[in-house]
Amino acid sequence: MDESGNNKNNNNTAKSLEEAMSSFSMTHYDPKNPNDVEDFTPTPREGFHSDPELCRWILSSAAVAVAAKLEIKSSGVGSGSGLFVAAASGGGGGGGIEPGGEIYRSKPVMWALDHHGGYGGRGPGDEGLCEECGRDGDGDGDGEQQVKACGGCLVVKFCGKKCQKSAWNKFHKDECKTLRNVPQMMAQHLLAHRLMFWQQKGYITTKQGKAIEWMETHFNEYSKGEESATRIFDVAMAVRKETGNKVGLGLVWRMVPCLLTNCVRLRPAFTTSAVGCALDLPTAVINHSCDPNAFVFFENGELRLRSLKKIAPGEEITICYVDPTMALSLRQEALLRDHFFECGCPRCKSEHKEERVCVKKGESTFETLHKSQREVVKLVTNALKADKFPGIYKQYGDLGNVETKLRTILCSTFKNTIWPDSLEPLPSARLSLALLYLNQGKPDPALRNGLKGILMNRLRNGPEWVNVMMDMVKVLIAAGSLTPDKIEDNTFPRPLDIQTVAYGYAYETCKEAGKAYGGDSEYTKAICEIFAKMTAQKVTGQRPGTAEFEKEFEEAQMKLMAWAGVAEGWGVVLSS
Ligand SMILES: C[S@@+](CC[C@H](N)C(=O)[O-])C[C@H]1O[C@@H](n2cnc3c(N)ncnc32)[C@H](O)[C@@H]1O
Repeated sequence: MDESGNNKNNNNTAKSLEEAMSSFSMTHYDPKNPNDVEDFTPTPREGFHSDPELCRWILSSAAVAVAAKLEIKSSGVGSGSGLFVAAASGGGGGGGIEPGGEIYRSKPVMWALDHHGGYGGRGPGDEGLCEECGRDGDGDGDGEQQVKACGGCLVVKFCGKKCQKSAWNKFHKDECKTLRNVPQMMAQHLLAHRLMFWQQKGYITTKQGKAIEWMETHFNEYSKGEESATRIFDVAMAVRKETGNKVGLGLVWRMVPCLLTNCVRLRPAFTTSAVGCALDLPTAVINHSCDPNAFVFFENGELRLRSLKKIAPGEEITICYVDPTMALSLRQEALLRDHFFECGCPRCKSEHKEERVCVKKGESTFETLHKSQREVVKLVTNALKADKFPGIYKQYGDLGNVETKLRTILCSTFKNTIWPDSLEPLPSARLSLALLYLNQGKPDPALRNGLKGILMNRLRNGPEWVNVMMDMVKVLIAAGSLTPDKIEDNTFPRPLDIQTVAYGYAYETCKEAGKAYGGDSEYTKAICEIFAKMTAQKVTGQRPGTAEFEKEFEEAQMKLMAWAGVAEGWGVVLSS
């Protein structure tokens, strides 16, 4: 800020805007002449689909397109283009893609992990993935093996010398010093550096450059907001400086929002949080829905797009850009902030209706409800941070206290009615509390919170469901191993019933993991191995997978639900 309170950066931003607008081109740009910006005026953006040849090339860059042929066409849900299952996609059963089918695997143009510490718990970048091959050290896909940090930046990690050398030659040589100076750099910003270096070195092919040039950037929207304009301008200036001032300001300035808009979250199977981001051409064409028909996950350096439901021939493929377990208002806030649109998908509409009923019945307002939702998320985030950094967030380390605060927020939101158990972020908050209680060696409140959290959760398939089921199995195993002298509550369920539910949930997790990630995914294999070891130790009762076990499971689950205060009808139904 200058003395008159004006933001100097912003003045710079405004002055340079015109220059930037006229200098963006990945294909026409001459890196040796960064000031030569006069003769290129960007064409108004129509979307990829106006260039069929480019679309065909983008789709052929996805390594495998298994279930059906794909097409890029004018989007029916978003602006510009979208990815579709081809109208004449062939295949059996009327064509299209079946639930749990692989749509493609793709090697991204570039990807990087985040190193900013992330959302509570184990933050992104702590996951122990090799920055070159994307594997954890032992290759079982659980992200828990030691990878060693680069001795130069002490930030990025590698699984061995071979990967370190390969990454050094490809990108890390250019980025090591930058990361040492800014170790918490966002992955998209790091990729902006890499893109500029690669552009100068000629690593970006003409076709890749053209595809990137066609991408939505939201440059105008970013430039309109004072804060966002300053932010992208500052990042662009920093990237330009770090890459040797050899690239034109216009190019780098547009690349920053382009990466923010088009990079897909890197989400490995073992966690619900994104651990970084990737620039991948076919995935950058896919539009958003909060009730998507597909999802992308990251394993061994590859992106895999898989279906969550049946996708009919001619239907548009959608993924969820944000964490789908978030409450409606928080999803909307994130989409508006990062993508400048209001989602109008059927899930958003039905959840809006549900919120309206709650607000009316509870004589509250949407503002109060949304404020409470933000407060709940903040409370849980702080409790997760307290678990990770006990010295710093001391007051959130006492989970009894956190539960009291949670109740206060919930009770102050509605009059004459209580917060519905299924209204987010309550189910997610309860699940986080369960895991925190488990870490503190208190399986009793962990079980109560976990059962309410998982069973009142409406997402009953896909990657998030697999993750919460897996977490719940851990809680059940701990609670089922409690000896009577450790249990104060005399209504606590019998260990045998808890163990039966643990077997049932573990069985279901295997089935769901196979469907969500595919049987050949390392994560599915790891989960099924755990389940096989568990059942090998089962000495009493029926074998999971049999009709007799299903009956035993249903009865045990009913008892646990009654104890935790979960209404009938919300239990897990085992797949046959
Ligand atoms: C990764 S791009 C997706 C492809 C994009 N439609 C295109 O033509 O390049 C992300 C952008 O698409 C648009 N978009 C995606 N989903 C949308 C939706 N459900 N409603 C409105 N716009 C959407 C937004 O502008 C968003 O920032």
